[in-house]
Amino acid sequence: MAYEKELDAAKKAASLAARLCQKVQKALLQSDVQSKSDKSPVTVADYGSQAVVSLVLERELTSEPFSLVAEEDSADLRKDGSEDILQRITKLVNDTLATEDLTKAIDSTLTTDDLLRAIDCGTSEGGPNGRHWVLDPIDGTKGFLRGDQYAVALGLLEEGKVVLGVLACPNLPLTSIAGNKNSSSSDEIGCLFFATIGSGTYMQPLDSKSEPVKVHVSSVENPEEASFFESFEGAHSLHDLSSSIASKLGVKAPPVRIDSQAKYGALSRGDGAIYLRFPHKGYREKIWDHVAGAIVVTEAGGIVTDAGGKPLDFSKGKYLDLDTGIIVANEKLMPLLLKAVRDSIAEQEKASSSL
Ligand SMILES: Nc1ncnc2c1ncn2[C@@H]1O[C@H](COP(=O)(O)O)[C@@H](OP(=O)(O)O)[C@H]1O
Ligand SMILES: [Mg+2]
Ligand SMILES: [Mg+2]
Ligand SMILES: [Mg+2]
Repeated sequence: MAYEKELDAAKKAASLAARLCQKVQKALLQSDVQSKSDKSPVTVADYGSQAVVSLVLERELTSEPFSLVAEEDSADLRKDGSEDILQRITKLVNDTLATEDLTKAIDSTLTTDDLLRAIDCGTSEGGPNGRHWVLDPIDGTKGFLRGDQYAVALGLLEEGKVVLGVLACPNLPLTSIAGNKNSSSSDEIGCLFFATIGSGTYMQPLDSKSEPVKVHVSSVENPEEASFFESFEGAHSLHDLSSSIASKLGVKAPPVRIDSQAKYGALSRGDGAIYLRFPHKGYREKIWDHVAGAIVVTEAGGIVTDAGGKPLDFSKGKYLDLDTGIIVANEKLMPLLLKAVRDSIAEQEKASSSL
């Protein structure tokens, strides 16, 4: 299979990083109210996750030059007064790597300097040439802090095209979340989605060696029976606009609002049929928020485009150059969805120009 070595490395990296995040989130949720308002847990987990992914990829793919486009960099950690947090992250990363016995291969225990170097492996700019790994060490930081959904999202670009994606979603139930947002606490959680180009999308439990199962997007053709996902955060996506699109389509179910690229994972196995994302004016989407999710959905049979129906172009560096928003659906629903999107945006523009 093409990309076998890269996929193994990416799955290992994302799973291990997710384990680090789970540990931090658990401690955060058990802590008192005062420390819950403190943003440092997410900072620690963000940097720690990025360092783990970078170190694992470097170790597993020694034969290749290594380029990583990632969300975080070490600038803040190098400032005076960051010594404590840097120590905390370094310990957390060492503890996480030790559980996999990777420390031996990564030259014994990491120092704080090693950690800073590992984080800064992720400062590549991407672009149309060569290979670039793309990482969001914690996607859905708001969800992470709330104790809700988040994902470790890792993808690989080759000549500007996504060829591989892995999504580790530690809090996503293994069974469908369709119409079941408040799944019971007995539900097993933790999903690992992965896809390589031309080979389909698979899901397996995050913390076990069970066989992966192939997943497919929803086959719903009638929009009245479709349900749709959107950001939990109204600041990340215009809920009014998606509600207008959904009502034009005749969608009956209320929106399913969850954080992070867990939405793409859930869509790839048919938990919902549509994803609508319309950032407020002026926001520029970053590639690490969509690379892994996009291939997970397309290899499962879905279509991911901008609001004008154009495929997402990941070859332009860190940012996506978009026509207003990102939409996802299966092949049958997409033409109807595109029309509803066009009509709703036109109505909205007309209404705002008449103000
Ligand atoms: N104003 C805004 N509009 C759209 N997206 C935003 C935004 N501010 C932040 N984001 C992005 O939305 C991502 C989360 O998406 P979602 O709403 O689907 O959970 C964030 O990822 P991080 O949490 O990795 O920073 C961030 O990159
Ligand atoms: Mg993100
Ligand atoms: Mg992030
Ligand atoms: Mg962020």
